[in-house]
Amino acid sequence: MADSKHLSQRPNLRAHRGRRRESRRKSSIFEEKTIDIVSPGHLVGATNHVFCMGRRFATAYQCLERSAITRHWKSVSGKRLTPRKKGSPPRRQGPSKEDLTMSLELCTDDLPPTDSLEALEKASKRIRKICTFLQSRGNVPSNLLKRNLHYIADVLDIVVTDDARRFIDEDDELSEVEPDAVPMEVRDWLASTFTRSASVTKSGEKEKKTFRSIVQAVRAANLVDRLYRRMSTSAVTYPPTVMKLFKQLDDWSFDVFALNEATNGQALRYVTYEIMMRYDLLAKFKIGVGTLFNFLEALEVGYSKYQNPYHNLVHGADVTQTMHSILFQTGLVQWLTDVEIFAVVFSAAIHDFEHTGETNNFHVMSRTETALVYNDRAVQENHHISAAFRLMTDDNLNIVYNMSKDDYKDFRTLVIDMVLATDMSYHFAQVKQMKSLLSCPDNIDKAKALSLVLHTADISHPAKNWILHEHWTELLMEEFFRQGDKEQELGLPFSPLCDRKTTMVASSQIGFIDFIVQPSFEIMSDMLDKVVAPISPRGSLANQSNATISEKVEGEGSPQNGDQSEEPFEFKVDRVWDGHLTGNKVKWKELSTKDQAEKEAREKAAQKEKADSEAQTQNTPDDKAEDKKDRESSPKITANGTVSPGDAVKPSTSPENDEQASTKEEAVGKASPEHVEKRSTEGEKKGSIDSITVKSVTKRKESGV
Ligand SMILES: Nc1ncnc2c1ncn2[C@@H]1O[C@@H]2COP(=O)(O)O[C@H]2[C@H]1O
Ligand SMILES: [Zn+2]
Repeated sequence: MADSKHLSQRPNLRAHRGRRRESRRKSSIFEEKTIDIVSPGHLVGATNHVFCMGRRFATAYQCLERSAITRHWKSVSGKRLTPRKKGSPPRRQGPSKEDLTMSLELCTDDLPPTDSLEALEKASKRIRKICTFLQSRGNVPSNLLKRNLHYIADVLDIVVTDDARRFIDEDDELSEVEPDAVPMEVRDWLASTFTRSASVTKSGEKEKKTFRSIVQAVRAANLVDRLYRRMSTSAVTYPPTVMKLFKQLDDWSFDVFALNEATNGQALRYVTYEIMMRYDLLAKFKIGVGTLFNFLEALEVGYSKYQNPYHNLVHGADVTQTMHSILFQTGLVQWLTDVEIFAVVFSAAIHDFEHTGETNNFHVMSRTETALVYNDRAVQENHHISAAFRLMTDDNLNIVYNMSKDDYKDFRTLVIDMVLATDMSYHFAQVKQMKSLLSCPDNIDKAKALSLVLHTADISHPAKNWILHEHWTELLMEEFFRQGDKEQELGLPFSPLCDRKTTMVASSQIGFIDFIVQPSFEIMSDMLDKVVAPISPRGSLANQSNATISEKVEGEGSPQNGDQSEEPFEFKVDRVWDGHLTGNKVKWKELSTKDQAEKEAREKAAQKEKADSEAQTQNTPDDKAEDKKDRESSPKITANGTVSPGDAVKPSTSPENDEQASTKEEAVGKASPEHVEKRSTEGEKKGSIDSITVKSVTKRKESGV
């Protein structure tokens, strides 16, 4: 009677179950949808999904129990599948390799306490592992299974008992959920999952919990998510200096060097974590805080592997923050799905992972292992991507563990596209391609658009304020010069900008801005105008974000009234970068003029010295030999003010080189762009990352940046 009443309340149950069976056939337990609970509508979908996962788990568990029972029955009844012949030796009972792996992976000895932050994550991973073994072997030993399930149940129990009661009657957005809109199975799943765990509470509480209404059940589901978020949010407390700096995290000229100082050299993990939190990516993709921290730490280790002055974790942090600034300030973020936002942040963070401090061309010319692996194409970029994804093959670093199969596929494709496009050799092709895409802007390819944004962010420091730009240039030049030193050692020709003795830094920067950076920003800005305009509610974006987005309305239509008027309006993102590009170019021009004048003066002096010494040689041949000996044995002051031990260590071939010659160590340690040397304090040692950083930070502080 009770049953029939129950069934009568669920007229569509059969049909629904049929659909469920169908969907179960289509997807495996690993093809879960991401739970994104931001609105009642989302919630319904999310709880549905959670329910499906729970049902599948329950079914798997039942199968497993059946198999465990069968084995148990066989062992007590003494039945064997193939009975051993009398007198034959006992069979070898040693565990197989797979058994050992399973015992290790499902070992319950070192599990985190059930009420800890890691426990929830661990529990979900254990469920998946059990399912994997069930799929591959068809069973899991009952003792292992029991221990794991008890642990999982304890964890879930804490979630329910500690928080559900406190939150269950709260008035929140869930009170608006239409009970009819929630599938019946949600209640079944929540009841079966959470109430089963209640029977193993530490307090021995035997009471069976039931959910009084669908809304309550849904609330409890939401609670898990909220709890997850709450735990995530509370996992990190920033030092006050970091908090202060993060107030400017959205700004175009954010001082990433200051952040790196404030975080003791951990700018990348702080920036990435904070940005991911702001976009709510941890909750949306069920990323455990512990796993994310492990991943970010490993990322920083990789960025520090070669001790590069420029391609290090600060650059990674800089590009990540710059991407966020563009996304957020222009409104581009509204064009993107959650998976795309995650892919953008991830790509920026990993885009130079394990950079060796050399160019792709150097890898090709010196025939490195990486060039061999990637057949000379986008050598470093391929490595950055591959090595970063490889990190995630370790469960403890796998931040995409809970992503659905489809999301993961989209995520990975986009990351690969974006990071490969940071190879500078694609620059012109990329700009050209975007120009042609913009001629029919209705269908701008997202991957191409986002790749262009990442590429532009990667070369964006000339479009930041002068202090930041000058410091980045100094670091990059030092890295280039170190490559030049290696090229010299290997007998290879110098790559452009890599010869520390002849490179004209200021003029090279003018060229870089004119031909590479400015065109990139121009085409990116045009693209942003086209992409953001249609998704921008007229005028509202401009009002929202401190007027960083400007929207000019032509004609008489009001932008605020949201009417359907046909008035043409022109949307423009605020090109904050333009002013810096122009200003920085002016600075480089001034420095270039000075450099040129100084170079001419040096050449004149060298010519005069040469003429004088020739005249002297003609007069006294014996003096000449004496003079040469003196020169070889005594230290010299080089043109840039540093001390060189002289030709005895490194022979020179020309009078000009003669003036600047130094050992490799000295060159690495002291030489740097001429204009930079002149502005540095006398006797200051350059070359180490620390000394460069300290100097520049001081300079930035003096300038109030
Ligand atoms: N100021 C600059 N001058 C010359 N080349 C630069 C400058 N800034 C960035 N680059 C190059 O642009 C490249 C962009 O990708 P990477 O960060 O891998 O490496 C960067 C440098 O090789
Ligand atoms: Zn880069």
